[in-house]
Amino acid sequence: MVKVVILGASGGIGQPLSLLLKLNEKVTDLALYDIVNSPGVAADLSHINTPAKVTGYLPPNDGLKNALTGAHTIIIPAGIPRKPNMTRDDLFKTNAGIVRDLAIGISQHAPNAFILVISNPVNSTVPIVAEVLKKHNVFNPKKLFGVTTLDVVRASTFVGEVTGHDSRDIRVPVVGGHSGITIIPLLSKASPPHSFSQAQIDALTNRIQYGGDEVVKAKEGAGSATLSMAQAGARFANAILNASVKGEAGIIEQSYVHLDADEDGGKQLKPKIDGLDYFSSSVELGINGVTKIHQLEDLTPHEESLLKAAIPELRGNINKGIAFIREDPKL
Ligand SMILES: NC(=O)C1=CN([C@@H]2O[C@H](COP(=O)(O)OP(=O)(O)OC[C@H]3O[C@@H](n4cnc5c(N)ncnc54)[C@H](O)[C@@H]3O)[C@@H](O)[C@H]2O)C=CC1
Ligand SMILES: O=C([O-])CC(=O)C(=O)O
Repeated sequence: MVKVVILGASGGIGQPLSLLLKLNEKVTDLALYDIVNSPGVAADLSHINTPAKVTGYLPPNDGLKNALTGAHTIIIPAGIPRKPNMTRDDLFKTNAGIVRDLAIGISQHAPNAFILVISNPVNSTVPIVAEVLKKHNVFNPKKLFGVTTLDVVRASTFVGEVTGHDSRDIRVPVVGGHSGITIIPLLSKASPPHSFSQAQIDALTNRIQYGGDEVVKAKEGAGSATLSMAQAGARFANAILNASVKGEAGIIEQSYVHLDADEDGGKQLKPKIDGLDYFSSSVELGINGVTKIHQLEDLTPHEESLLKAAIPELRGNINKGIAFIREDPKL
């Protein structure tokens, strides 16, 4: 049984993400949980003739417990999205509590599952989940991921527009975090390689860092990226399933993880990032989650300066998430 659970399944991301997971033939069971509408979304998707058995859950009658029990992979897009002129950090007030409560449920009912966090601010919500799991003595850093795949997807698209290459074949590592200046595209490591002018590097870096704002602005108050995020989330979930269910070797994606996920506890990477515990890096995936976090090697002076600018903001975001749980008297 490969049960995938989506928490926040009725939302702008949740619905198309659920559809894409229903189309993934590695999934045998798809459990959709939300505070509204999830039985309806589940009934609708259940008519699609693919193998996954779809069920919908609301909070009453142990809905969260029943959704989570037996989970192989849990994806969390629950929480409010940005409106124009908001930062992702502005979402903390509302989303931190939502993510905390879902993480408590996971600690109790699915402590061994892969956990993929989409809810913003990702730089803080991933530490929130980790701290809750630690309080319940079930934290496994190899299985907790902040989903930053949309930054990678955008980088491929925007670089393709500049170079004229087919964007499906373009890979650009994007590291750091998932907000503004914490998003660090490593254009010098683009594949296929391309020699960009400094003006192109500046423009591409800015567009990748603020791609989310482009969508928020265009939606004029109706939310942020949902369809592209669903595709990115489904791609990352598929990578996790290919590594863990099919046992495919050599799968590498970028994701925001705790450095303890690495074979050497991030000993080599940590000094480069001034001791941060969380960072989005290229991670190798195996049957049990992260097997290796790649180093940051041969950065250009421009990339070094992006990294330097990102570190203080990332540290603040991480500490805010950690403090939210450590100072919670109920936990
Ligand atoms: N990591 C990334 O790259 C991206 C992250 N996001 C983030 O994803 C989140 C969701 O965005 P949208 O789907 O557009 O928002 P939305 O408002 O359309 O959907 C959110 C869903 O969460 C549900 N929800 C609220 N509280 C819940 C709870 N306690 N338990 C279960 N479900 C709950 C709501 O009922 C709603 O259906 C936002 O925080 C947004 O900022 C959005 C785009 C990209
Ligand atoms: O911009 C937002 O608020 C949503 C998001 O994280 C993105 O699209 O990258």
